[in-house]
Parts: sequence; C-alpha cells; structure tokens
Amino acid sequence: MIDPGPSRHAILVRGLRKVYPGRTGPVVAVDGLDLDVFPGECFGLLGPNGAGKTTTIEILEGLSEPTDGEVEVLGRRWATDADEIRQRIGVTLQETRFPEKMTVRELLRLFRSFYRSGPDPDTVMPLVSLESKADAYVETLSGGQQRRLAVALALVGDPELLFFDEPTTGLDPQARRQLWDVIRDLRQKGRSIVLTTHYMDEAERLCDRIAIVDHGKVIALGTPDELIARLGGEHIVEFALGSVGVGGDGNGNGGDAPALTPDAFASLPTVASSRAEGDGFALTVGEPHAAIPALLDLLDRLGRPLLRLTTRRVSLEDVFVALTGRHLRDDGPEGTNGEAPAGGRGRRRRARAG
Ligand SMILES: Nc1ncnc2c1ncn2[C@@H]1O[C@H](COP(=O)(O)OP(=O)(O)OP(=O)(O)O)[C@@H](O)[C@H]1O
Repeated sequence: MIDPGPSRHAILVRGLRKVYPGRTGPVVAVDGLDLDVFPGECFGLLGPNGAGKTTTIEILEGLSEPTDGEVEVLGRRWATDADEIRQRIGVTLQETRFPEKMTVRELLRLFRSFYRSGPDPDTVMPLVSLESKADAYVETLSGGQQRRLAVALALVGDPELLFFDEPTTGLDPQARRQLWDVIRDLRQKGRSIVLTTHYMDEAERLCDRIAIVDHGKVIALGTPDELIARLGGEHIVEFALGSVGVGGDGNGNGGDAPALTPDAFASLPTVASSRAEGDGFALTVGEPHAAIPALLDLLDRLGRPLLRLTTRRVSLEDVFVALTGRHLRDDGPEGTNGEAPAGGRGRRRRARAG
C-alpha cells in the first residue's frame, strides 16, 4: 500500500501492471513496476521498443487504466482527482496532429483557455523559439517546429509536472538539440519531468535519474553515473582479430587456429568484463593504458593479428547489454552506429489538438 502521509513525490507507482487482450492472447505490457519520481527531477524511462514505456506513461497521464497497482501523480489519484491533476500537468505525446487552419498563436490561446491559470501564450512562444511563427498556420511548420509547438501547448497551463514521450524521435540532430535545450530550461526552472526514450545519449544528457525498463519491469535504476559505475570500468576497448590461415571472422572463428572466447581476455589488468561484440570483442576496463599493452602482448604470444582496436567511454547502451545480453536499439541519429532510425515500428500515439 502507498503510505497515506503527505506525498514528497511528483509520482509514486507501486506494483503497476497492464495487460492488453492482444489478438493471440494477453500481452503483459507492464509487469509489476515501481517508480518514485521526486519534485524537480528529470526522470527517464529508458528501454527498447515494446518495453512498456508508453503504456506506463499513458497510465501516469490518465489516458489509460492500469490492470493492477497503485499510481499517485502530484499526491493525487486519477480515480478521484482527475480534474486537479489535469490542471497541474503538461503532456507532450509521441505525435500530435494539429488543426491545420489555425495559427500558432490561436492554438496556444485555445489551449490556454482550458486552464484556470497560466502564462500569456505570447510569453510561451519564445521559450520554444517560435515567436517568429506566431501568425503562421501550423501546417506550414517543420517537424521540429511542430514538436516544439506541442511542448508549448503543454506549457500554457504552467504545469508542475511534464511528460515527454520520445520527444525527439524522428527529429534531425539540430531539432533534437533545440528540444533538449527546452527540456533543460524547464528542469532548471524546477519543473518535474518524466520522459521516455530509447536514445541512450538523450537519457544520459537530460535525466537526473533513469529507470532502465525491459519486458515491463525496471531492471536498473540510478543516476547515469551510478548506472555506468556498475560496470566496474569507465572505458570500453573494442577490437577485432584477423584469422590465422584461411577464412574466419574477427574472433578467430573459422580460421586454422582455435577460436578465442571472451574469457581469454578476462584476467588482463583492470578488465572488469569481456564479451563478444559484432565481429570481435568488447572489454570493459578501468585503465586502458594498463589493459591495452597487456592485450597486445597476449595477442602477440597467441600469434593473433589485430585487425582494429578502438576505445570509448562506457555508455548506458553497455549497461543495457551487460544486464540483458541484448542491444537497446540499433539506430539513432547520434547512436552507436549512425544508421537511420527504424521509424514507425509498432503503434504510435497520435493526439488531435483542438
Ligand atoms: N493497445 C494495445 N494492444 C495490445 N498490445 C499492446 C497495445 N499497446 C501496446 N501493446 C504491447 O505492449 C507492449 C509494450 O508496448 P509499449 O508501447 O508500452 O512499449 P514502449 O516501450 O513504449 O515501446 P516503443 O518504444 O515502441 O513505443 C508491446 O508488446 C506492445 O506491442
């Protein structure tokens, strides 16, 4: 049971479950989730497609009913205090459809009229750098400008708590950065923020604390630094080996020499963990200057030629891989491999404004 005392929480969730009927049988989207979001923090739900992030945020926003569990938003419950909660939160959905024949200013004024109090819409436009578009029809705005308009619409009620569901999916790098700045400003002004994302760099840059979600459960929780520190080393050394003899991959498999496994590198100086990665290996290390010379010595003794070697800082992606053995996502404008986003796989929420 949730403690009935005065809530110090922006959000309190206990034992949240959501089961959808599904075509081929029940789908457990959220499976016993606990969350504590404190006032003034930017809290991230990070996880792969289908992890249950959107389902969770929809329940917090009062758009969907839980199958089981308890939810408090700003110390209130949706069942009894829906009007009050709506007056105190701002919601930016994954996608928003706007009425085409309204200007930016008209739409902001309309949304402002839904709230008892809040700023003059003209003072909100500069917060999202849309003042020059005040009299433009919303249909003429670019994708990034429309996302920022959606944020402005969430701000006109002067919310204490804001929800952003995958705020930058599909945006180009410049538009992403502009939206990051808007979210950072809101945080600096003391607003509580909950955002979902499958971009680890976004979570790392924006969030004070992150819950990594997989299969409807929180599998890790902490500040980005705490989560990264769990790996036991701050650097990743990735390398691939040439095969000895004919054929083979970067692990030595398929050539004449016996294949190497990640264990072969586990006892090198400051190596905290080792895994197969793509066509080679990835070592989590504390001190690359100690680990790399020892690695080169070992490969020399084993007679294995090095094809390539790179080092980088540990990311939340590595935390996810260490926890699940899978990658968080294979794309992202600034992700690990720079491939184009997979885009609209699965369901996307669309909201019609006005
Ligand atoms: N209305 C629905 N009916 C049936 N299953 C659903 C429904 N909505 C979501 N699901 C399923 O519930 C699971 C969680 O989906 P959800 O959209 O919450 O995940 P997510 O982490 O937000 O993923 P994404 O990043 O793709 O938005 C998935 O298996 C999804 O297919």
